[in-house]
Amino acid sequence: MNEQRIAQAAVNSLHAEVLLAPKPGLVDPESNGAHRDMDVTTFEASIDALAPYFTQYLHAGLAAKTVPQLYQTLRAIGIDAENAMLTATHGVNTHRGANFSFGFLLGALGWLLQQNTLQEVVAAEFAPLFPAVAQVAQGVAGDFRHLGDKAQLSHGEALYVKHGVTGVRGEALAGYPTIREIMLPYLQKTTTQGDLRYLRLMVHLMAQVEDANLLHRGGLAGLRFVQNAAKALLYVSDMRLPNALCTLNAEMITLNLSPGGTADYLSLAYFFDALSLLGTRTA
Ligand SMILES: CC(C)(COP(=O)(O)OP(=O)(O)OC[C@H]1O[C@@H](n2cnc3c(N)ncnc32)[C@H](O[C@H]2O[C@H](COP(=O)(O)OP(=O)(O)OP(=O)(O)O)[C@@H](O)[C@H]2O)[C@@H]1O)[C@@H](O)C(=O)NCCC(=O)NCCS
Ligand SMILES: Nc1ncnc2[nH]cnc12
Repeated sequence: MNEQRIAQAAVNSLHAEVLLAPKPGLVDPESNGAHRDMDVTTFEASIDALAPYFTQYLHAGLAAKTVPQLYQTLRAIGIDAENAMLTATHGVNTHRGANFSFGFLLGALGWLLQQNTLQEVVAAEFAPLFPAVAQVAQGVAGDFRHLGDKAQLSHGEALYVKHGVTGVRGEALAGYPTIREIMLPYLQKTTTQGDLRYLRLMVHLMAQVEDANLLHRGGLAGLRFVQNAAKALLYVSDMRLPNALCTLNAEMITLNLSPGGTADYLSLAYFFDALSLLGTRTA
């Protein structure tokens, strides 16, 4: 059944992301990047904990009667999933953002699949998925209100107060423009396959994404350093790219910079590629 294959594709995409190397500042089998509290095994434990919730997100979309009700269901699943993740990682934040994004994307995809086949969604290059996500995610629009009353702000809330950036919530509320305008055009245009397909995408994303993790860890200077370093890598040959990425990894470790948001987009890229394959194979 497509549903199980879709949920499994989402889980597989998290595995593929953490195993991709070399990823500057991020965890992979060759380096823990700018992280002293996690390695590949931490991510594998996190993925095992999240897997059952990914199926629940999709089923919630397939069963939903209204958008507001779908948001409430996804939020409840999302909080349980995040708690299960933190239990499995002994409190380390491996996939908080990925859980948030996969929750909304799987829920919205399930909602669409009530009226469409996966083939139709893929044939439309996922165009109907993003307004559906934006509609369901309206529930988080209130997250940025009354922050002055809160004793403890999350990283994202603190960044909103300090810089006015809206991070992953802003992406969901806008229907993931980074996926629509950067990721999918790249995946549809490039003929490169294998690790290089995703390493090249990572460089494009690092050059453009307003990554809340970089802002939180290094401020605007840290974000701009990574964006400029990635822009320079756009012109490096395939043969020289791995070494250049290892050199940037060493620099980002020294600066304690880790583009966690970009890592989540890499997972999503593996997922969209898998959906495209599923959507054509079962045509
Ligand atoms: C809604 C929440 C998920 C928001 O949490 P928060 O207020 O912290 O929001 P943000 O900081 O804005 O972002 C959260 C994570 O999203 C990823 N991210 C960052 N920038 C972007 C972007 N531009 N686009 C998309 N996604 C982005 C990123 O997640 C990844 O990085 C984390 C690991 O890196 P690390 O540096 O270790 O992160 P920290 O541990 O936080 O820093 P250190 O202390 O180590 O320095 C990891 O999460 C990756 O996934 C951002 O971190 C949350 O509040 C929430 O509501 N959760 C409940 C679940 C839910 O509601 N689900 C919705 C229904 S489906
Ligand atoms: N491989 C990775 N390294 C660091 N943070 C991440 N968040 C998601 N994937 C990650």
